[in-house]
Amino acid sequence: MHPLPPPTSSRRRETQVNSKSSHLGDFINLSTRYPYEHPPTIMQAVSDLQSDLNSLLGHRSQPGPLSYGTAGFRGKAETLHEAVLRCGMLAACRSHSLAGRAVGVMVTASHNPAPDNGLKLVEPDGSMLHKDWEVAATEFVNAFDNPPAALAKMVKLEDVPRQGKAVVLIGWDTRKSSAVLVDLACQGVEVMGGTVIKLGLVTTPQLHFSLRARDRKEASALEDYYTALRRAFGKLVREKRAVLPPLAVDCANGVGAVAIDAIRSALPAIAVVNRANDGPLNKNCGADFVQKQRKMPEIYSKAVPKCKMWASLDGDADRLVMFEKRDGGIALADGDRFAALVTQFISKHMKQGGVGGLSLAVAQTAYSNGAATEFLSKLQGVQVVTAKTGVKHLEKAVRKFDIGVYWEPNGHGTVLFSDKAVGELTSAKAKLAGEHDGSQQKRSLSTLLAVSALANQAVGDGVADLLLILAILSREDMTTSEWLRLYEERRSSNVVVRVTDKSVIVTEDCDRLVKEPAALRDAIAKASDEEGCRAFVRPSGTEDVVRVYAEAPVKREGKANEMALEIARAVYRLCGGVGERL
Ligand SMILES: CC(=O)N[C@H]1[C@@H](OP(=O)(O)O)O[C@H](CO)[C@@H](O)[C@@H]1O
Ligand SMILES: [Mg+2]
Repeated sequence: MHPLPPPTSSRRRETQVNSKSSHLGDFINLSTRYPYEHPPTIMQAVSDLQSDLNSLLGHRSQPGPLSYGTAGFRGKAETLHEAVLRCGMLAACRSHSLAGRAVGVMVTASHNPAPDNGLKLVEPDGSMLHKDWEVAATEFVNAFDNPPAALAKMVKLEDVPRQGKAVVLIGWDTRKSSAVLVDLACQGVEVMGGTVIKLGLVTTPQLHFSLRARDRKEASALEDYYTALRRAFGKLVREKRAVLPPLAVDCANGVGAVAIDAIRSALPAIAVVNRANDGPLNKNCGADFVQKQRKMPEIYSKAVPKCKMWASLDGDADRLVMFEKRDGGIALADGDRFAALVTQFISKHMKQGGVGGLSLAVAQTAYSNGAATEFLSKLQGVQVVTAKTGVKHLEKAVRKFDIGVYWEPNGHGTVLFSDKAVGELTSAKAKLAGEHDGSQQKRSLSTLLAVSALANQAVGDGVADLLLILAILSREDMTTSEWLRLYEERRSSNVVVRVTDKSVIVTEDCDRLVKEPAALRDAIAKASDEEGCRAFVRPSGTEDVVRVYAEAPVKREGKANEMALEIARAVYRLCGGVGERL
């Protein structure tokens, strides 16, 4: 469905924005009429502009209430126009409220199909949008009765400084619908007196990295991102350069190929397939497909590399999984395996580096395989914590520790080093300045510092993670097959069910238990009542589906599938299933 045309009143205004490229050329730019050079306060501005906001907002169709979900607003691209315009406004308000520190807007729907799109807001330090603003954003994008009142309520959240000059960094992935949405987001920013900096076509982690680097005055250009990765990778593998096996990277027909190309000089034996124009975004390929289906991705590129070792990114390159091609299928190294390898490596070097006093934690979600949890729990000095699904929750869970590893099984994760940890590692290394570089303690400290420079410190990053994993495998002289033998995964099954209203399902205990409806909770308990088995259900935060997960011991072949099917049927029956009866 197309957006409604702008109201006639606004067409007559003289202060029009932009130009030829924007189909919204008819819209007014309130900031031109209302100079924000010295705004009284944003609150005051909003109330002065009441009637203009009335004519700007609420005129594009939105099929139903949107929720901020696991990773921002998502939906069919054409249904998001009003929300994206408002998010641009919100991003500017957030930046105003932080005295002009830059806020980020990423236009992407990650692993979702090409017709979808979405928008995610990022804090100046590269972390996910503050919880209160997430709630405010949700209220604002869904307020159709009196949008200016909702905007006023939102800006009241903080004592917005008088002189704050808002700055918003905008990035987008390869979706065709991005151009229109980016225009709308820019309109929203400018309406609120903010300045837009277009980062352009970027991976989601590049936007997070750029914000953090800008906020810490460490870097300003995207090239700095690539330089940081190449340099840190070089330091890590210089220690012991085992020959890296040839590798093929499936980029899900998305933006990741651009980033992989830029770091190719560090990885000579690499073939890149499924580039942006090779085929439909994320269709039968990419990290999500490979992890959920446990199948080789479809290769749309002309030449299919004959490698044993593969990696798949998702559409916006914040997720990565790796796999070995084997007869009749693949052996998958998912996010759990990344967490196991990385945590083991870090804990070893913390011990050897004499910095065991720093705390080390690893966060997982309910989807993490029980065998991985068991493996991690046995590592000395490592605390294993569970968080709700979604990077925003995992990040929060590990920020409490000096060094925090988090990964979702679907390949989204990183290692976060607190400023305290980096400070201690640096000063411990400085104390050893007199010792020769070959000392194990000094080498371990350098290794940890290189890991902190390679792993994206703002958010999980598929490209940085690829380099990190390859460096660790090379340093440990480990093949992918050996890595895959660190533990034997329990059998698991993922099923999705469509229902009329997924919000009837309320979960607790980090998604591991259904609170409501009670009948569904009982059905799950009954289906999974066997030693070593577990199952849970939660409404997806990115798609209009309910997800069912079931896990069973290796020896109980078929049990995970059986449980998942039984529970999916219960969801269908008890929560208003739609489509073909299960
Ligand atoms: C089971 C699963 O893989 N869920 C994914 C998916 O969220 P859902 O809320 O489950 O749709 O997308 C999120 C964003 O990419 C990711 O953080 C999360 O892990
Ligand atoms: Mg993604």
